Amino acid sequence: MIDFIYKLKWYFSEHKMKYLLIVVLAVISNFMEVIPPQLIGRTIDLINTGDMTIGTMWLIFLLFIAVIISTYLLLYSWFYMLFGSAYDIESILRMRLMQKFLTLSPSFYERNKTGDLMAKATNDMRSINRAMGFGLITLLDASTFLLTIILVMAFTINLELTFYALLPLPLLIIIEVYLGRMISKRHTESQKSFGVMNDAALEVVEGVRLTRSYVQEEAEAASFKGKTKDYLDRFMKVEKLDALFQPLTIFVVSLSFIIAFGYGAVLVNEGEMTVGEVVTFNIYLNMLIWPMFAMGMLFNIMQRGNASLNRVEEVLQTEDDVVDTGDSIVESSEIDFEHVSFSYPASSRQNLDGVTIHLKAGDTLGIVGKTGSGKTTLIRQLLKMYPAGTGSLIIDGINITRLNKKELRQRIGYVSQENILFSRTVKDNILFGNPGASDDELDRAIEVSALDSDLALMQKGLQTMVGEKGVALSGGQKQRISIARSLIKDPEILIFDDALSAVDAKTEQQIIDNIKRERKEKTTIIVTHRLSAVRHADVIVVLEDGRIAETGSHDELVKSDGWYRRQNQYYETGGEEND
Ligand SMILES: Nc1ncnc2c1ncn2[C@@H]1O[C@H](COP(=O)(O)OP(=O)(O)OP(=O)(O)O)[C@@H](O)[C@H]1O
Repeated sequence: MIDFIYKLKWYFSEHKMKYLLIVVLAVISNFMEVIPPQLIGRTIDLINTGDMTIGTMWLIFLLFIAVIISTYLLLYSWFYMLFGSAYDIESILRMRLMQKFLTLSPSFYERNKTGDLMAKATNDMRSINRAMGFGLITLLDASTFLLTIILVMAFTINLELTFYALLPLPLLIIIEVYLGRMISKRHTESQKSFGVMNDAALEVVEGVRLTRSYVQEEAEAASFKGKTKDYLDRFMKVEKLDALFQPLTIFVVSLSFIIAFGYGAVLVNEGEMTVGEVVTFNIYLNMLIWPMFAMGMLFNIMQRGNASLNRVEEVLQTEDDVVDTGDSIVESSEIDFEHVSFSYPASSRQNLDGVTIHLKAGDTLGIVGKTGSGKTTLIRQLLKMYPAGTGSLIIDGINITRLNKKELRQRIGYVSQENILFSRTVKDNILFGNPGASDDELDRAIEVSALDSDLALMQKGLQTMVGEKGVALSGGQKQRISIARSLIKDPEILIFDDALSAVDAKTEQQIIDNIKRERKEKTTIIVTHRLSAVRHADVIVVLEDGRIAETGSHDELVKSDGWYRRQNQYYETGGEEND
């Protein structure tokens, strides 16, 4: 519990005046709450002794009403402030988490499952909210209320009776602390399992077409059922302990009642207490049930909140493995790969091995090779997606390790193999590459990417809504929207990573001719499986197991005896190229 509060001390210190006011209001409201039982006891004693007058009765009645109304207003004010802060911190943490998600490199997403990350942004945030809202209310209310009642019982009624009646309470505290710890452990496990189930739910929805086409619905449902069952089992383990809290509290407080009634009756007999005092005492005991139960809940809620906060902090404290040291700007687009070697953090072998390529501004580089030969890996080094390997990658004379990755990426237009589109209009998806682009720039990007004929067929043209991840569009259309999105940036360096695979040969040629015309001064890199897409390139490299196996222009490569020539022959004789 202290851990949880300590970790969020930055928030409390930012809002210290507010929390001070909350504490003051909580203490006052708790004092107000112990007044009515005193009034009841006094009334009983006044009636017993025959001293009750109409005037006193009215006075007690009005006092009662005044106390109830002011307690209500006080409770309302500080509850409102505390719950408001809980939502405030939930949204601050969620925003920080989202900002972190946006900065972390691909290796972070390889280590963490999407479902679990979503669980952190949703379920864990709810647990933190509960600890900050309900948890803190309970902490303040229950602790001050408990203390006030015990003090009032001891010093305004009978110290000895209070001592005996409260004897069973330490037992409850020990059990509650123990249960709280067990719950926290089980809660972390159930949250993990929730993450796994979340991930499975995502895959089921994303892969629904594939599942249907392979008639795997039953197998998928069975596998999902397994994950749901696992979550249910772990959740039930938490609930099993959770459900123990209230009965335990009632049981222990009932022991106190028995003591209070028994020993209270003896004290009344001995003339040390009045009947009114015993009644007041028992009302106070009854009022102890809530704070005692709440204290138990408090441990539980705070432990859960703390476990969730740990999970969120784990992401917030993740350091990006791609270090940003420099702030230099790429002005033109000369690129030199000098003996670049690289191995993925999760890989046991070299994924790039001594790659050397020199590109002048305005050059077009074609990268070809078997699948898995390292083409995308080379591009990822250029985009600073992974930590730099050995050798040097120099852009305009500056080593990439000294370049600021945000500025570097601003100068690169990248069309990846996956064409991810947002659930927005076609126009918004294109403008994502350059939100401030003019209508002329938009038209040019559409023309160069050969998207105009498709737009003419769409009922709402540029205003057509793209379904979730662009499901309403064909693969080729999605690719061309992605190409238009990169072209509208008019980047110094344009990279196509197998970005022409879903367009027909005629459209491919049209796009390549357009790009050649429009980007004479700028560098273009085309990764492809189709040799036709790089035939025009100034330099073509053939990769094999991360190494450059061949390099040259198309004319040079078809003359040498290698993979490129064999692929080209295969292609020209009408066979399937590749591998
Ligand atoms: N994130 C990763 N972690 C570990 N190994 C990886 C990772 N990504 C790719 N690899 C491995 O690196 C090698 C090169 O992969 P890369 O994606 O660069 O190949 P590619 O030539 O682009 O293939 P394709 O033509 O199929 O797209 C492969 O052996 C692949 O298994």
